[in-house]
Amino acid sequence: MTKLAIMGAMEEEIEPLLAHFENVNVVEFANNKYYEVNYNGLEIVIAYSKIGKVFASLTAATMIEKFGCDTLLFSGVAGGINPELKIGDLIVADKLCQHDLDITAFGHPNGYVPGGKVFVETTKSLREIAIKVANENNLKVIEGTIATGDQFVHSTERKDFIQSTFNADALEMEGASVAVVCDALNVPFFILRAISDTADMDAGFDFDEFLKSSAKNSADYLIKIVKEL
Ligand SMILES: Nc1ncnc2c(CN3C[C@H](CSc4cnccn4)[C@@H](O)C3)c[nH]c12
Repeated sequence: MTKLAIMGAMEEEIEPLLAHFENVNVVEFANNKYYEVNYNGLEIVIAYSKIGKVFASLTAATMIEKFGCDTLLFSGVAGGINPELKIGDLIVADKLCQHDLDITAFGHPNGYVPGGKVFVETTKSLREIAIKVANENNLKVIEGTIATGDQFVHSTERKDFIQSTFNADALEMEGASVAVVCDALNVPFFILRAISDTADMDAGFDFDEFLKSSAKNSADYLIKIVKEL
């Protein structure tokens, strides 16, 4: 029986998800809150990690190891790199990397450490369900590479480095760490983001303006996917 983890990083990213559920049980653990719901016979645990790769790793590992989730879906917002991605648009990650992981001084490529890999691929079967749902609902969705790092990117210089180094389509601060955790624990996972800004000098203003609406875009699409699981 599937037990589903649904994760975001910010409260604003899971608020539109929690709105779909009733009879929520709250479990406090490791300085965080985990919301347990039952949905169409599916056990679901929902949480936001707080911002950044470390908090996201802790929450993903907790949802799997402590709550026994066997599938993990992430919903949230991202900065757009690919010019095809407009604010509000949806991107499904096919692979993720860490743009700020750097031991190039020792001859290694950006995003690589010994024992790791630059790109972690998401679970194909979950992506296929997502694309089917997008087609059935006439939703425009791009599949692409998402780069993760512990910084809010708001400069074309940093955005251009990430694009040229990893050929990334979008960027954020949690996805790749969730990917490393799920890949290591052999748990199918899916990372979905809606664009809130374009990671350039206007990113801070756009983010504030579009966080709520873009988080809802992602959440509404994710709920449609959950109904197909
Ligand atoms: N340009 C960008 N660069 C890096 N990440 C992003 C994201 C995705 N999320 C949003 C949030 C920004 S930091 C934060 C801190 N305080 C308040 C709000 N957000 C963090 O969880 C990563 C959207 N646009 C991004």
